Amino acid sequence: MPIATIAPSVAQDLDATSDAIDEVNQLRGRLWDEDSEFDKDKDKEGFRDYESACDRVKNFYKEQHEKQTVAFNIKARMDFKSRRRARMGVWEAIELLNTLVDESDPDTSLSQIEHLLQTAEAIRRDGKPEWMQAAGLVHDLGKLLLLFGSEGQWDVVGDTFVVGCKFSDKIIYPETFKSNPDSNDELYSTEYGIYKPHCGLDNVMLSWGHDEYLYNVFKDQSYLPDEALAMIRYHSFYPWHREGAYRHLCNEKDEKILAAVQAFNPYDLYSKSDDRIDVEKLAPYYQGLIAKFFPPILDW
Ligand SMILES: O[C@H]1[C@H](O)[C@@H](O)[C@H](O)[C@@H](O)[C@H]1O
Ligand SMILES: [Fe+2]
Ligand SMILES: [Fe+2]
Repeated sequence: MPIATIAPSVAQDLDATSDAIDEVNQLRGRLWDEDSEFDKDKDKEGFRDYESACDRVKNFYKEQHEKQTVAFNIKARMDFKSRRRARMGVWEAIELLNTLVDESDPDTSLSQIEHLLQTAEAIRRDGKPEWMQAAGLVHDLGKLLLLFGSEGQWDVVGDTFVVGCKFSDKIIYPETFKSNPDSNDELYSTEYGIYKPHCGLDNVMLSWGHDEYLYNVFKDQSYLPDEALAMIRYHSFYPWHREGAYRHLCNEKDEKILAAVQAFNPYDLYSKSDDRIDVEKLAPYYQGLIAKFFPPILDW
C-alpha cells in the first residue's frame, strides 16, 4: 500500500520516517505485491509429475482418496478440539519435524527443515514482507500431526480437496475416489453436496491434514495477518488454487485470498530445487522472526 494512504495522524504518532512506516505495514501485512521474481528462471516441467511418480506416491494417494470421508473429517476435527498434543516453541517444533519423510511428495528428498528454510529464504530473497517469510518458515509444521497420533500419512500430507460434495476431477488421480464410500452417497456425491452455492471456503470442510491443523493452531496463537493464515490453510489445495475447481462454493473473500495463496505457491514448490542451505547459519535470523510473530510457547 502506498505510504500516502496511511492516516496522517498515525504517521505523526509514529514520528515516522518512511522506513518506520514500511516496517509497520510489513508487520500488519499490508505492504506486498503478488508478483514473484523468484520462479522466472525455473524449469517448471519437472515438478508435480504424478503420471511418472513412483509407487510410494501413487499408493499414498490411493489410500488417502479412499479414506478421507465426511465421517472421518468430523471425527478428526472433534479429536483436534478435545486434546492438547504438546507445548513448545516454533523453532523447537521445526527441529522436531525434521525426523519425518513425506510419502506424498514426488519432488523433494530433502529434510523438512531444509524445505521450510528454502521456502522462507526464497521469499526473503524476493524482498517480500517478514510476515510472508514467517508463513514460509512454518507452513508445513502441521506435519507434526504424524508424531501426535495421526492414523497414517494419508490424514496429514498430500494435496487437499473438499469433502461433503462431489470429488472434483481436478484432484490428482481422480479415479481413486471410486473406492471412497462418499462417492456412492446420494448427498455427498452431488455437485453442491452439503453446501450452499457460494457459501465461502470458511464454511466448507477440506480434507483433514497438515494445512487445516496448523491453521487451527495459529489462528489464535500468532500475530500473522489473514493472508499468511490463508497461505498456510490453503497451500495444498491445488485443485482450487491451481486448477480452478470449486469456484461454485467460493465467495468474494475467497477470491481475494486466492491471490495470496497463488503468490505463495511458487516459493513452496519451486524452492525444492534450490541450493542446499546452512541451517546453523540461518537459525539466528529465523529465531528473531519467530519472536515477532509467535508467542514463546504454543499449544499444539
Ligand atoms: O506432497 C506435497 C506435500 O505433502 C506438501 O506439503 C503439500 O503441501 C502438497 O500439497 C503436497 O502435494
Ligand atoms: Fe505442505
Ligand atoms: Fe511445503
